[in-house]
Amino acid sequence: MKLRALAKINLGLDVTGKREDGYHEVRMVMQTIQMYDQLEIKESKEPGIRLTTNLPFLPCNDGNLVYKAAKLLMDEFDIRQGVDMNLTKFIPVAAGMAGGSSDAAAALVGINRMFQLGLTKRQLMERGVQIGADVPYCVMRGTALAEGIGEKLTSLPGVPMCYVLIGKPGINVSTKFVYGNLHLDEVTEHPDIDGMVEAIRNHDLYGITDRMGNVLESVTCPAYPVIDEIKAQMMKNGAVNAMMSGSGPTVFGIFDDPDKAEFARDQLKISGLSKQTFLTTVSKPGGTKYGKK
Ligand SMILES: C[C@@](CO)(OP(=O)(O)O)[C@H](O)COP(=O)(O)OP(=O)(O)OC[C@H]1O[C@@H](n2ccc(N)nc2=O)[C@H](O)[C@@H]1O
Ligand SMILES: Nc1ncnc2c1ncn2[C@@H]1O[C@H](COP(=O)(O)OP(=O)(O)O)[C@@H](O)[C@H]1O
Repeated sequence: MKLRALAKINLGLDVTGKREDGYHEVRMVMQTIQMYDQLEIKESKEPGIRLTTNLPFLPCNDGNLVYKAAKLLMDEFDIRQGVDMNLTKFIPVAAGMAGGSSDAAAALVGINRMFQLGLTKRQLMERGVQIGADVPYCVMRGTALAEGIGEKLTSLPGVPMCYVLIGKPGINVSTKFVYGNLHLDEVTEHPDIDGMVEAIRNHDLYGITDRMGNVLESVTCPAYPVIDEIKAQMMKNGAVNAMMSGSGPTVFGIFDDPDKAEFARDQLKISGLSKQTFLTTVSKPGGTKYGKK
């Protein structure tokens, strides 16, 4: 069984409070893009979970979110057979694109299908939050408003077709570090998430891009000036708007014109500001399937 684990960007990210357990209350507009990791799962008579990946620095034990997700379901349903899993990563790691969370979501979906556990999407999402705050969204996919710690989800209509330029500088940023260094009392500007949701419902691309904002930039951007440099370059080269995704450091630019997007991609590559550069699109509604068995 082969599954596609799609990456996300946050079109809007607001933090509204901090909970007693240290997690933050958020209001985010999530969007899947056509960039994905591939997870292959094979049933085996030999009990246990065996995981291989194309990135030697990633753990292949329960430090990997794929392993954790598979184990969670296999323990709960007392599955005696084993699985051999191979993960091919294309989504940049520790980038603010939910690569690990999406891989975990694909593992939940895959194990549920392979062993015919009969769990609904909602039941998989409930289990996903035990692995990470973004995992329920990665099970749901598409365009969504995420509240709570990210697990309270409202599905939204797909955003109008547009081109997404991704620039990941050669630094890794830990989500825990970014939330840990957020001083909410010092955040003066909060993005208009309700206005963005309204613009999405009205299929108004510029109404969406006008409202892009991410309060986590207040932590990551001062620490890594390259983020603002990539944003500025994308804007100079014709992006409708550009912003950091999630906790960063990846920057995405939204383009309404494919020629401008290609030019901006080439310029970004030449500049050396980003280490990984991709041009992609938002997922089309209905284009977020996990793939065939
Ligand atoms: C910032 C966002 C935006 O979509 O994504 P990324 O940048 O990681 O992709 C998410 O809120 C990240 O979600 P996720 O990466 O699943 O978080 P988790 O693994 O559950 O938590 C990692 C750490 O981030 C902090 N955390 C996470 C979510 C949240 N709502 N409040 C938090 O304070 C906690 O300190 C936690 O220890
Ligand atoms: N399948 C996985 N893919 C990527 N990272 C993983 C995975 N499993 C565990 N990790 C760990 O989780 C950390 C953050 O992963 P990732 O999901 O790529 O970050 P982000 O949510 O910021 O995009 C990495 O530093 C890595 O060590």
